[in-house]
Amino acid sequence: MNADADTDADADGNASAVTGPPDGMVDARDDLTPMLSQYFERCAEYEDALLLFQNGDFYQTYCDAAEEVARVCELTLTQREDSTGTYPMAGIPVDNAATYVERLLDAGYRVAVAEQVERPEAASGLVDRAVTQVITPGTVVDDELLGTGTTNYVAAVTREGETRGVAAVDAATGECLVTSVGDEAGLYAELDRLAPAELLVGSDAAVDAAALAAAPMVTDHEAAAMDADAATETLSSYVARPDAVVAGDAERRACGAALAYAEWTQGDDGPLEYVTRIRRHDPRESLGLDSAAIRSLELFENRGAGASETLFDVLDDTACALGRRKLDGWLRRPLVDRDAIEARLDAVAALTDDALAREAIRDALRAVYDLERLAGRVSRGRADARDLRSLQATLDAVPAVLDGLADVDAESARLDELRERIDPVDDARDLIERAIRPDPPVEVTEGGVIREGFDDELDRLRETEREGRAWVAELEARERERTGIDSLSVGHNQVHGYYIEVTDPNLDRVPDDYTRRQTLKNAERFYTPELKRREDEILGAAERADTLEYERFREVRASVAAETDRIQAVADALAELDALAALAAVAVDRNYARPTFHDGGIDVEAGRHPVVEVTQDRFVPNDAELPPGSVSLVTGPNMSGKSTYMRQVALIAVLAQVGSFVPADAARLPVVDRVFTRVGASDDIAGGQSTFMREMSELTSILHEATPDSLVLLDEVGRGTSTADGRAIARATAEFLHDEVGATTLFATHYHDLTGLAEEYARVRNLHFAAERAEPRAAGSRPAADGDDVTFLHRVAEGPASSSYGVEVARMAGVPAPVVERSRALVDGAGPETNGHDEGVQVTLSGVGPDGVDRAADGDADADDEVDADLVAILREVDLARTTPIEALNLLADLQDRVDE
Ligand SMILES: Nc1ncnc2c1ncn2[C@@H]1O[C@H](COP(=O)(O)OP(=O)(O)OP(=O)(O)O)[C@@H](O)[C@H]1O
Repeated sequence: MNADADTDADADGNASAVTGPPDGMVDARDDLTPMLSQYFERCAEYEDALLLFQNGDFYQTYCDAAEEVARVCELTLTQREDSTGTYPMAGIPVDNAATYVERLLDAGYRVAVAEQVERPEAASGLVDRAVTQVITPGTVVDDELLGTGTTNYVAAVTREGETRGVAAVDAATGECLVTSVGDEAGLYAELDRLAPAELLVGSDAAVDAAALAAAPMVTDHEAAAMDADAATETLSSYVARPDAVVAGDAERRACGAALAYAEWTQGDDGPLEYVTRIRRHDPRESLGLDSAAIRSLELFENRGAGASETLFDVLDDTACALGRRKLDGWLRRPLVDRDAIEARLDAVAALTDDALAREAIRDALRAVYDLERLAGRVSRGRADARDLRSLQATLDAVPAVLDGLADVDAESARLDELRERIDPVDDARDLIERAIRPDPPVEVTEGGVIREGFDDELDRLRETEREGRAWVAELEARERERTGIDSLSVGHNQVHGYYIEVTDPNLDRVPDDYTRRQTLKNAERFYTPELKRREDEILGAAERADTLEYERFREVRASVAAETDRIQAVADALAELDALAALAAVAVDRNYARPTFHDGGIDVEAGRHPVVEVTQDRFVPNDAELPPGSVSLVTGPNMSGKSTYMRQVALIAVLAQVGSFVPADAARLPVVDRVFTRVGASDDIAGGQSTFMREMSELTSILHEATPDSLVLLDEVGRGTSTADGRAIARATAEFLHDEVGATTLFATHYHDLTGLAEEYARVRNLHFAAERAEPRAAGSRPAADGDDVTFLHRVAEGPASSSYGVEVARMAGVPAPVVERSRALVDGAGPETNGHDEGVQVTLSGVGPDGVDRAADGDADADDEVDADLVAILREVDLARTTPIEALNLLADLQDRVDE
């Protein structure tokens, strides 16, 4: 494997200093102490990873790696001396390793963990250490390093001709997905949906920088690792006939590579038993959401301030991590099959109607742990006793879930099917219950794990141990009586074991059977043959019991692991039920309505934006009636609600195809094949020319790929270039969408003349948002800079916005009347390149100012002229196309200040 983590390399591109065999030890390599020599060897075996080398309670690193670890983890750098020299050393505490590992991953490293694989007592000489796990961003399995209810994929991309194979593995749960796409755009969309934490790219995959940016870590894979034969071999250990699962070489190679990489990170013990199913899916079987749409609709990430304000956040009322992960997957891949959508909607409806059953189910689900990850750990042999108990607690919750399901009255084939699939896996559950103590320790090798009554031999050993200890506990009293020494005491320490302690003044009364063990300052310690015998018995029994317990524990874990398939199936069913119940709960809480599907256009009654309505005090619902293939031009001032409206239509479509109810009084919808967006250039002004380029390439993909079944949102297309060009591009785009593409389109624009298209094209319509002035301002008050006294109704209406709405808003915001009037005159007649002086229409700022003072009466005409010239100059400088509402209002306030002065 050939790592190319960007951050691996330091400033001079030297990646090997921190990973791989330490430079600082190379010269001394033959003379190193055995332990450092072992460190050196393990580093050499895992060249791409930063090696953590267990030494008792610490994972040690040396040389450059130590310096890097100390820096990244903010740990103290110490030194290790050896006959060959002094080496920098930094140690990470084993007990608390996760937080440090997380920092190293964030810094772009893979981390190889070399653990002691023998007990120091058992080792003859140096303890052997082996790499048990390589932790990479895409293959993390440790709960502490993973978010709750998330998926964490490593994805592999290959290419055969135009076909790109994409495979993804979640190493924690064993989920494995594979697909292929026909072009670069399809690849981006797929990677956007997967949002992999790590991407493996074959040398032939020809993936460009944009796709690479989709993953935090990119790993260049050697060609051999992505070879078709190697892949077939890897796949053969998972499925009997790989060809039945994957289609074509691109998929085969991607899938093989992703699995092989996941195996490598899990210590290379061969196939991952908990990858029980490779799921092939066809991107065309789900609603296409490209990266621009996922981002601009803010499905998972909010681009603005409130990071939590996303659609997922609104929907995520799941009771357990399983449901959360399922819902996340559903939102990334809404359905396009009407029957499948209706099946989900039926289930959600049934759960919506029956509050009691729904809440009973949700209550039961709250006790459910992350069964998918637990099953993964059990199967990898990494589960501890507490994990088994969590698994049992989860299975314990199953009967209550089933009871709740049985109570649901309404008909739903999907719920019936879930009832069938949810299996309490009684045998595994009972086994854990019988075998594992209720509150076991984290360590599984030191006893206290297996319940009494589970194993006769173990019980006998524990009994011997107990009896021995009881005998010792009573020894003190017995010996005091026998010897008559009241201060005699019995104790125990690690070095000498049990002893009887007698202070010096009483030594003459010590019986003959006492043998001296240790001399202290004022006392002597003894043992008796019986104490020695008992001690050996206790220790022997305890040690054998611990070993036996560990053996039994492993057997129990292995028996549970044998049920991985069944446990995963229950996990999947519980996940689905939780996601459905969450959708039902949200539908009830937020007053959503069940959408219906038909072959016509989009018809929403009183729709709301699911996220904005939550964050807004009062949200104004709006209808949307969009006939198939219609192009609706949406006009209105800035901040009037155009973007919110367009997004809300798209979100309603997406929600409906997820199988969710929708924020509206009613919605009749077509099944949409793709949602395209070109939204939000105005927020991206800083990008300048490159923003325009991006805008145009997004537009290109829309115009090429949209179909009559697509929903297209365009916001301010053409804004990033000159007015004339922008207007031309906007117009041509609208015409093309209408004539050639036939997709249902919402097109927000500030180019007012575009509204004239409605007269020329049958399916072009105009919608607008109006603004109104709030209460009349008290005479003398200044306009609020944030536009408080301009009220937006946020209500959509038929027809184009008034052509001079910008001037209207300016008036409402308190722009001096002469400027407003001059603006109006310009809109009505003169071209934009003229100004007041050329036209002979004098912009006089004389007259009654906003503060009601009649300035003309001052007779200070010269000063007024000067101000006029200044203001005109300032106004001419302003590029309205690139001015945000707040900037405009600030400018106005500034202008007004000048006038006042
Ligand atoms: N229907 C509504 N009900 C209540 N508030 C709304 C509604 N629609 C939008 N808003 C509020 O108005 C603000 C501006 O809306 P939006 O961004 O959609 O305007 P816009 O016309 O697209 O503006 P711009 O042209 O600057 O992009 C939103 O942030 C939201 O808070």
